[in-house]
Amino acid sequence: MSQVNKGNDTTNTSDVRSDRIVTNSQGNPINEPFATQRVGKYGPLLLQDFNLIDSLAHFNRERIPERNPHAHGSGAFGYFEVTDDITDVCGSAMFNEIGKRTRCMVRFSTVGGEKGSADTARDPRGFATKFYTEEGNLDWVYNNTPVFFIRDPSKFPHFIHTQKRNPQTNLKDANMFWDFLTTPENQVAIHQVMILFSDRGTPASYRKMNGYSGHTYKWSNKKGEWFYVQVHIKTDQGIENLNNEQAVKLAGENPDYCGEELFKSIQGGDFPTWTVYIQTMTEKEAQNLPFSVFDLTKVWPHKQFPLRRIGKMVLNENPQNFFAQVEQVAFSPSHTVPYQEASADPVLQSRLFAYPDAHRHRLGANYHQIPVNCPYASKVFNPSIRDGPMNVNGNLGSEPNYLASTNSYNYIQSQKPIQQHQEVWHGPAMPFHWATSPGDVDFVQARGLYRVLGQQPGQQRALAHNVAVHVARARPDIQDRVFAMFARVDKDLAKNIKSEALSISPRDEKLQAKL
Ligand code: HEM
Repeated sequence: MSQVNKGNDTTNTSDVRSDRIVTNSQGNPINEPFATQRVGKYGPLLLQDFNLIDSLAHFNRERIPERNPHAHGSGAFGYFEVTDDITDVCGSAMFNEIGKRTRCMVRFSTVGGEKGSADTARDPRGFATKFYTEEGNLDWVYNNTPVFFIRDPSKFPHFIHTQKRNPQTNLKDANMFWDFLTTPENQVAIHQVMILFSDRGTPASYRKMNGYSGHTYKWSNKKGEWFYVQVHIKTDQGIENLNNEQAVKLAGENPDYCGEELFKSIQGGDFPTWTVYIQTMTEKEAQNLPFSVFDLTKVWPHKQFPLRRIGKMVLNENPQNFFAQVEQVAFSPSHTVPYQEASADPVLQSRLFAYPDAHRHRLGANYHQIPVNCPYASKVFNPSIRDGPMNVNGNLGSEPNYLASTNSYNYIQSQKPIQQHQEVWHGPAMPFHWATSPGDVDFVQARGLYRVLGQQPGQQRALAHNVAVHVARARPDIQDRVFAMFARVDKDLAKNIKSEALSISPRDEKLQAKL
């Protein structure tokens, strides 16, 4: 196909009529769109009425599966600009020159709710960015929290199910929610749960929140040295959160509050920006940490691993069409570029598989041909990735569909330095279930966060209140587990949660004994 895809081009413009004469899907003009072919004026319809069937049948196929999870979200386009030289850490082309800009697309989302759910729900926010680099597309599929609920990927479907609906009642279910999180081995989630139930769990705006890699990644320089890296994308608008009551009210009054605010601010020329930082760690430093560098439930102490500025991100362009550019955008941590790779974090490793698999289900095997997903700045040449449903890019014409010696191909691998030193893994292939019971080390950072909240007036109290109003809807035995779990963070916190939860939902001990 000769047409150059510009990444944000939502339409194959050669297919769209400029004279605005309305046609059916085959380009045949329709003179009267609301006339149907029937027997006589009032008789039954005729199967030969292609225009009617064209319209009704396409309508039935308008929806594609929503994302599971992160179904609800908003997006915008912009650019990343290098502000500081980090070529000593990363050799990726997008970082090779100060001032260099790379076009990007960001999708913000909530996690547990359906596509039509409220923007202000208590939930982590997704912060996913696609960079259209000259070395191919790079996706940073991050959240607005620096840690996550699990460190064992087999838990993910179980955990997400508890954030969704009860299989029988089809209701959101506080019992499922807290039953999972208070199960002893799942209490590794405590740090993330504390963030979620502080007012940070309800950001006031997508523009006023940070993004974090959460995971440890591995970046390398052109000398072949590599580093563990965490990325922080910090809002320049200042953090702003909602309290529980504001969030609940907005969920009723304007469920699309954050999406509207993002769209209107960009439309009005008020472009949100973020400053991007990295933390780096050597393999040796990682060996001396009190926790595993691959443990996604932990943050790296900033004193020991200070933030280093690398660039800024600006969102200055709204999508022209939501479905084409936001609903169909497909991010994956495995969409990466030279010098940026995944670490051995098992959750990250699972994600490398999970996202493209989701895209093939949600969008089809040729999801990379959808304009918003095309690596337009690098372009694709892979003779053996051919055919498949909805192949629309010319399918490489007469190019042989295999790689062999008759034709010549170019490979750049040999030009890249090979990392001489690597992590070395050995051991038998065996099932391993990470730390079934969280130790005290899993509560240390949660306690630290509680102290930080203590420096912000009213925030410790807000945390207790936000948990209490939620847990008040759970069964008493599960409530007791919640109080006990928070007591491991702070006794007063647990006491405050308990007294408020029980005042919202008093226990009738006699009645309970009969049940
Ligand atoms: C084993 C762990 C995980 C699995 C299996 C998993 C799986 C998924 C799946 C299947 C989707 C929907 C993809 C789609 O249909 O396009 C998704 C979306 C998403 N996930 Fe995860 N996820 C995991 C953990 C995480 C973590 C730790 C983060 C953040 C650090 C994260 C951030 C996101 C974001 C931001 C999206 C939305 C992307 C978009 O806007 O399209 N996920 N995840």
